[in-house]
Amino acid sequence: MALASGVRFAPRALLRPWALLRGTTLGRTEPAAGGGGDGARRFGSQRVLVEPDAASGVAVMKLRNPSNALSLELLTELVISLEKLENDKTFRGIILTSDCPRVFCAGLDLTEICGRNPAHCAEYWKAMQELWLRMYLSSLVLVAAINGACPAGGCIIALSCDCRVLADNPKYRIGLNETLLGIIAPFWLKDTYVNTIGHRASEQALQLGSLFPPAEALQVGLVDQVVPEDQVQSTALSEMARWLAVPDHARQLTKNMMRKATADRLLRQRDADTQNFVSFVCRDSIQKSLQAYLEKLRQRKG
Ligand SMILES: CCCCCCCC/C=C\C/C=C/C(=O)SCCNC(=O)CCNC(=O)[C@H](O)C(C)(C)COP(=O)(O)OP(=O)(O)OC[C@H]1O[C@@H](n2cnc3c(N)ncnc32)[C@H](O)[C@@H]1OP(=O)(O)O
Repeated sequence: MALASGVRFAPRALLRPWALLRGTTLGRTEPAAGGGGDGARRFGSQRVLVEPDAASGVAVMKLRNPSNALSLELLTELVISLEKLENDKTFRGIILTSDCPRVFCAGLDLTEICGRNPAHCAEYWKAMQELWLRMYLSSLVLVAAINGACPAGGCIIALSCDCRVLADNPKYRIGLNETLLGIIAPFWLKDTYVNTIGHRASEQALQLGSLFPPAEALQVGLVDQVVPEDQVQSTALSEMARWLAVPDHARQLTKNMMRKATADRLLRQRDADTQNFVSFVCRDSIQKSLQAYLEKLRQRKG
């Protein structure tokens, strides 16, 4: 499997991705609902459903994990689906959206870093880096159709796309709220924020752990469009058409020119970033607060 980073990254899950997917449908194709014609074959895995439309060259990728928390399995399946579409010259764009009601993506799956050993935390963080690198540098146009809450790691996923369309629902807030959980966004995430909304706005939002409701997210430039919930998909498709109207080679080289320095910074310090993450999250104090936070989330549900 070709990796965005070259040779250094080899988490067990990605060296043996199919082992994680035993019993799932990844790699199998089936007719899309209401489809059946050319390009209407969908494929997917337990946690990622891909609905490709060969005629338009656009695939819709739907996340379908509980709350779309970014478990190691979900990260792995996302990378595999992305790679599959990248390698198929039929496709020029992906619309990323959620199949879970009210949640686009709940961010890092905290159960992957709470009560786990350092080796697991390292493997998990490398998978997170890998997904970000692949999405941020993807040659395809990525449009996020954000149809639910989008905190922290969910916002990372959205920020790594080229364009963001958010449903106009005050409950669907988006932002990097890490500080409020007592954790710190890594430098590459901070860089992505700065690239999107500028330095001063990022400084404020990161320190305050701001989660922006739709109108404010639009105002600060975190999303490109806010539309009624039932128009998120159609607006994402219109945005996609606008981006695909540009010749691929020119758009791709321009994207690379704009993003490469940010990605290279992580590539140069990937191991150190992993070590920082592991030593930080494995601290007793951080483990205790993660445990308390997870407990609160579970109780809130009941
Ligand atoms: C010096 C250098 C140090 C470097 C350190 C780097 C640290 C890393 C820094 C940044 C990267 C990113 C970090 C993150 O992403 S942290 C995660 C942040 N996410 C959240 O805080 C969201 C938490 N969830 C919610 O607020 C809500 O669940 C919701 C708004 C997303 C959805 O609400 P609702 O539909 O009401 O769902 P429930 O609350 O009922 O949840 C359902 C179910 O899912 C569980 N769950 C939710 N979120 C998570 C999660 N992020 N991880 C694990 N599990 C989650 C929840 O507990 C319920 O579970 P169940 O009871 O078992 O069904």
